[in-house]
Amino acid sequence: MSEASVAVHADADLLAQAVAARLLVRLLDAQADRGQASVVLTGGRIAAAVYRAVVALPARDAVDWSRVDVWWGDERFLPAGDPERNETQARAALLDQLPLDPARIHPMPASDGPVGADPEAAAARYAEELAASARPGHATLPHFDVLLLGVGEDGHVASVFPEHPVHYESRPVSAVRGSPKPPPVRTTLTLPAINTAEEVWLIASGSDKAAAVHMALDGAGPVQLPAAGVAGVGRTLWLLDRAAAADVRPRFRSLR
Ligand SMILES: O=C1O[C@H](COP(=O)(O)O)[C@@H](O)[C@H](O)[C@H]1O
Repeated sequence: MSEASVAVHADADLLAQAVAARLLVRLLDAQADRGQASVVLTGGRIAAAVYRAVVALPARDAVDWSRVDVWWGDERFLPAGDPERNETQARAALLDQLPLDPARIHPMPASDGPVGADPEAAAARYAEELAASARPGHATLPHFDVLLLGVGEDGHVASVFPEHPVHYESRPVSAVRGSPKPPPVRTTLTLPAINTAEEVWLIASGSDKAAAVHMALDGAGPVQLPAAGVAGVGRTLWLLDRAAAADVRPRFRSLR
């Protein structure tokens, strides 16, 4: 597990631009090292801005998108194409604009998909899909080069919410019922699965995230504040704008 590091940008727009540039470099480096790359996407407002910024960067064409695997960290359990699904958002802002291999795009099941409206069955199906791409010697999960996470005002990441029973789920993918943020039914990678990623980037923008960011970096417990329980194998990077970083202690700050 890696120590957290923090990068702060002036505002949400610059944050999105910077994360987009970092993401392209991360994918290029992974392809140089391994011949392929994998990214785990997140949902939410700053994620959508990052995706639009990736598409707008000319350097996007340096990535061989046909050799990128795309996974999701969580999903709102709704019908395919529902505008509230993280998949729908990512396809519109990012995936539909890039020459990806459709077989390497791995959305979490929709509520009208082949397993039907049963979120536990959907979670199990996604776990099977992950296991089918697992590395030799890693029975359940593929290699994730970079895993993106938004951070909720309450400190949730993916669909792991404070004090939710999902914290006690030992499988890599869990159904979530009774989410405090709509919609109430979701599927999510669990924290142990998230923490297998080589790099985890927590992205937060706006003053309404400042308290959660501060507490996560200042030693809160992961059950109370899930973002505090996140650590990539090689790197844990918090990518913030000034408003979200307002309460971060000086030892973490590298203000631009
Ligand atoms: O519901 C969710 O919220 C978080 C954060 O969203 P934001 O709009 O406050 O940035 C997101 O990261 C997560 O994937 C999503 O399902």
